[in-house]
Amino acid sequence: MKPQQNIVAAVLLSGDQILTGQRQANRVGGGKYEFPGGKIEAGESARQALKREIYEELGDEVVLGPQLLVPADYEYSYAQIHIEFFYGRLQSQNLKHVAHTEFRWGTPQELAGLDWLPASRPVLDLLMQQDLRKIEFDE
Ligand SMILES: Nc1nc2c([nH]c(=O)n2[C@H]2C[C@H](O)[C@@H](COP(=O)(O)OP(=O)(O)OP(=O)(O)O)O2)c(=O)[nH]1
Repeated sequence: MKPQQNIVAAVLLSGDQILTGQRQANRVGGGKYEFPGGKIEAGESARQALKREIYEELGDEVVLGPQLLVPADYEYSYAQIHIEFFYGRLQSQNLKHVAHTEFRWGTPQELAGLDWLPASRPVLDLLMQQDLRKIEFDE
């Protein structure tokens, strides 16, 4: 049986733009574009894990908003993943290159042509139909 991995990732907003990172070549899915995030560790909630991952990988604090309603299960050759996505806003812009070769800001339409990890593709389809300036944050 393939390992089951629980993943969480952030759609980071700035106006009508979102942030994507290109995965470093030595990681699974190297070279593909993704939303910053990673594996949920034992004892963590999805939101706790996401804040930790963003801090570890980008060096930035994040405020999280609502969860996106998109399909959560995807099977790769190496693992079965369950992935949850949350909107977020960065509190700073360090954007360290710990896990990514580059970052790009753009509208979903501008970024849709990149080579995305397949489990993240439905997120772009959803984002292209949203008015991103109207996403509300409670925190
Ligand atoms: N972060 C992130 N991972 C994604 C996205 N889409 C997608 O299919 N994935 C997959 C790729 C990987 O199989 C998995 C994330 O695992 P990972 O290895 O990057 O997690 P991690 O940051 O905790 O890495 P590590 O320390 O264990 O190396 O989820 C996405 O948009 N963002």
